[in-house]
Amino acid sequence: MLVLHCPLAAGGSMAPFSHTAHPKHMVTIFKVSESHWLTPADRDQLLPELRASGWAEVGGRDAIYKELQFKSFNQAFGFMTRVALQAEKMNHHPEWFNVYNKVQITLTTHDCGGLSKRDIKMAKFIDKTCNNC
Ligand SMILES: C[C@H](O)[C@H](O)[C@H]1CNC2=NC(N)=NC(=O)C2=N1
Repeated sequence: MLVLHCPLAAGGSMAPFSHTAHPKHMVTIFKVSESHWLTPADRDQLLPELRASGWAEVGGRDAIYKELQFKSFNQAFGFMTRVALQAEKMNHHPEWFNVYNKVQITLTTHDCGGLSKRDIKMAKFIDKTCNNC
């Protein structure tokens, strides 16, 4: 499997070595973790769906951005609470700003200095949670 190293982060995560009956035939499998920088091929595959649901790339940053509007502050804050719990679960946190019923969200992976699969996963969770608002 291709090993990709984020420009700013240390190497990839290495799965435990496994070997066949003949120890000399060691097989090393490197797992590309979700916090690794998205390759151009990943982006071609994954970003169109998010663009279609209102996400946009941020100028000057390797990040994606979306503005959400809710019926009330109460609904906006309830949405933020659900996303906050998911962020803690994923250990992946949005950059966001809330004014009354509006929430502005930017997603990027700080450990990697750009977009990773965690951002894609979080964006999909956000779209599902706000019913594609
Ligand atoms: C130490 C802690 O695990 C890291 O700082 C986590 C926390 N939340 C994070 N959130 C985001 N968006 N990017 C990160 O790289 C990140 N890293």
